[in-house]
Amino acid sequence: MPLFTIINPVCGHKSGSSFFDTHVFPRLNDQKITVDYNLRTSSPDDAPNFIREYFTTNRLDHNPPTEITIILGSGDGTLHEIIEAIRPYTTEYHNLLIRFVLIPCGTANALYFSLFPDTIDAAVDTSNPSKRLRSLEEFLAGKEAKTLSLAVTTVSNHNESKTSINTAAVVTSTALHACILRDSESLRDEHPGVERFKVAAQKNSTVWYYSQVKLHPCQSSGKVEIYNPDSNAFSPLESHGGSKEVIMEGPFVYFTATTNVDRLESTFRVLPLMRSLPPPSPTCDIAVVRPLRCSAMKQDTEHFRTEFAAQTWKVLHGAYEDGAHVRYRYEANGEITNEGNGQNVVEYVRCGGWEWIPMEDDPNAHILCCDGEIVSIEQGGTASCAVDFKSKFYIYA
Ligand SMILES: Nc1ncnc2c1ncn2[C@@H]1O[C@H](COP(=O)(O)OP(=O)(O)OP(=O)(O)O)[C@@H](O)[C@H]1O
Repeated sequence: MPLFTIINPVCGHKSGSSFFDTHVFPRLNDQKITVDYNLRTSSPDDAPNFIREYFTTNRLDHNPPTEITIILGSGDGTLHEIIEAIRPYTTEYHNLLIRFVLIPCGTANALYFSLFPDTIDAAVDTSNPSKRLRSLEEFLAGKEAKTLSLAVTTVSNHNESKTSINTAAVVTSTALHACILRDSESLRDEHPGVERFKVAAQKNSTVWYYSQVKLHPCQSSGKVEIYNPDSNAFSPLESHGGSKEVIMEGPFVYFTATTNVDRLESTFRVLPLMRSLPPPSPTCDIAVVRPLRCSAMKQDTEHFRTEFAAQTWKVLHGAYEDGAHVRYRYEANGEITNEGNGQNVVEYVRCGGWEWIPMEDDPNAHILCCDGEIVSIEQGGTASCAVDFKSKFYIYA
């Protein structure tokens, strides 16, 4: 059962290497745990290349790998790259299991702070290292690791040929969130912290995204479900003609799906029900905002797009207020309120998968984000996302 340590020394505030030397390796030494492979990345492709080399060497040696534990010091992006590198081998090696111990060293650390929400002050206060060692302590205590649900998105072109398959443990998104991630990367040096996401959000705040979405039912209920703030429960989302599939028409402003996390930054709880009303079996939770559901938005014009940007900001601020946005409703004049029985501002959907079919003449609707990786959907193409019910990935949490 090989044990790897992989450290991305440049992510977040670039403190991963020293944190491991000061806190992680000494804890392992205390417990007399030997690390079999230790990698500090020196370039963006190092972690996935290292994984592929490991599997290639094992194949040549006729030594099929079975259970691997990876103590990972990084953000969500490096985790994503490692999962993508390993996943193709899970079909070849049926007994392969991957267990992660996650040490949050990145910018957002969405997975870590979702799994350990009582440690979120560690995002800004680094004076208490034990808050970043919780996953390690679970591992050292011999606890059982939890399943990491994966969302697998197949992107196809206009001929329905696959152009890519992307796996996400944290977030799969289109619309505003995907465009924020597309634009925030170029701001990394100027803004090493989460401010870069806000700067990029401002740039995209008046864009509407034209697409059709097909939602597929949850495995547990056989239905697509929607959150009802009155009952604080999910109920079936009605479809037309008896089909189990539900169709949503655009334009969209927000379309962000997760399988494990309730937040995308320590305090940005955009899908809070993933933890407060957890699904009985792996699902996609999706936060959807469609501007034309607001009665004050009469049509798609520059004027209404600018007006709706204020509503979008309110929704995003609500996510920072412990996920309050999922209870927001429209008043008759289109204002957002916490009360009353107007239309939900956010359609909080729970489903087994979804298909995003962008309108050909809308380039912004052709951007997909899988755990921070930006994928372009070709003109006439689609992105189809489904929960992987046979995940071989686990995390100590
Ligand atoms: N030595 C390196 N030099 C430059 N880039 C690297 C190196 N090692 C890894 N990377 C790249 O750094 C990128 C960012 O890493 P990661 O996502 O883990 O951190 P983050 O973006 O700071 O945090 P988060 O994803 O939690 O917001 C990854 O895409 C990875 O490929």
